[in-house]
Amino acid sequence: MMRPVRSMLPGQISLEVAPIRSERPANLRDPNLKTGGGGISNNRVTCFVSQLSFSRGDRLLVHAKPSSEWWWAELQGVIGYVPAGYLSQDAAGEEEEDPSIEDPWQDEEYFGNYGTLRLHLEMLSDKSRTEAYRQVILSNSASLSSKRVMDLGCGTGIISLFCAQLARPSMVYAVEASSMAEYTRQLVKQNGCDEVVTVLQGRAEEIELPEQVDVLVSEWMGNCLLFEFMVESVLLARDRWLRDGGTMWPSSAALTLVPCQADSYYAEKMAFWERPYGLDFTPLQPLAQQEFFTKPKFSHIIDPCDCLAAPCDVISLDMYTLQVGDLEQMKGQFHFCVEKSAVFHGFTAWFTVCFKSLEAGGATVELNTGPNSGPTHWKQTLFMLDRPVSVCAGDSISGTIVLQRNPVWRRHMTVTLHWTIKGSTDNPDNAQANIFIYYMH
Ligand SMILES: N=C(N)NC/C=C/[C@H]1O[C@@H](n2cnc3c(N)ncnc32)[C@H](O)[C@@H]1O
Repeated sequence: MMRPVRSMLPGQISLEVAPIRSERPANLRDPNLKTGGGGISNNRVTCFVSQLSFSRGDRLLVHAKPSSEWWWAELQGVIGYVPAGYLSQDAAGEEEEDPSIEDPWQDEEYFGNYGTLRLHLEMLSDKSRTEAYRQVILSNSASLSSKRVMDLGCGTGIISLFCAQLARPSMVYAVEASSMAEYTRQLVKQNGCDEVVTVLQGRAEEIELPEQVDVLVSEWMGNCLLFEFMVESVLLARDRWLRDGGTMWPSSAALTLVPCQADSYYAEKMAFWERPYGLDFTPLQPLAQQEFFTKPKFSHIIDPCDCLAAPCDVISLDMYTLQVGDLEQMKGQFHFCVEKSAVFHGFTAWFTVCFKSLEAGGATVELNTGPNSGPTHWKQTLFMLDRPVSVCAGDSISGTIVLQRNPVWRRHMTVTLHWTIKGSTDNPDNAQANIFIYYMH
């Protein structure tokens, strides 16, 4: 259901293109709906959403209003952004906006999921993750005395309980938006921590604390570090509730990338179609490439020997200076020197977060989700090329990665990888610059 609006724009406008696609809204799955430009060429999906061109008097259908300045609208089957200031409400046919698009954070679904035990069991069962936070509290227990702590997105309250059990903070505000908060209160009481830990149910951006805090601790990291964009809530809470000179845990974060081979995944999703049951199903391979290799593979476990070069940190976040606006688009560069001749199937990504000590010179605790550290529930994320390339020791793979936050679906992002291979051999792909856009939804 969409609301028609009329454009008051003087004449035609043509606005620049932004390489973003939102594919979440069910009613926008209509295959006849075109975005502002793009298409599928040589198995690469390039799909742009431009700002919409329209003329005075056009009737636009508004799908979403992610901000007061820019609305997400449709004109004759093409969707894109429109400057809200140029539009006026069309008196005829007042219709309700599509409710599924009114919640660009998808909070009902998001917090609904965290209201059940499944995800909390997964996170609590992740020993590397949970022990890392326990180690942070333990190694800072003396300095935590009399400190005020905010545990943002406390879930079952495990970090808050560690604080109360292993240190003597003056107060821990355990903030949890989902219905799990009711049980968290019971767990706090059950473990005799209700003198120290106060559970507040609500979104961290909306709740009121009685005071500022000395330490803001949160386990906010999603797939590829940023997916879910819970980090935005952490930054807003930092700016509102962390006292000057207060401590952020994690203090910093880094996204790491490595070129890799992925024989078994390639065999499972692509080679499979060569001779299933003695038949030739290769005409399905372009479909397989489109279906399986244009989205990242979460929970991939990369074997260290599948890394073709030394991993490289491509994006680094300082949690004291990072701004919400920085999250819209983050760019990184990479330059890999291929260490062994192999088949280059794709890139694998993971993240590391660091927790600086409260004491000057104290040990920093690190949680590394990479292949050379203890396994975590995040595992790693695999970005497959649309077709593998053979590379030789001495080749170099250089390029850029862009994490582009989805302007409509605020917990989602697009990852664009652009790279070239400069070979020690005359590899036919050497000259080819490649660009891949992956949709994380
Ligand atoms: N590490 C990942 N990916 N998620 C683990 C953390 C997710 C937990 O944090 C809560 N949470 C997320 N955002 C907020 C917010 N803005 N205010 C209050 N609680 C929140 C969720 O309901 C989960 O219980």
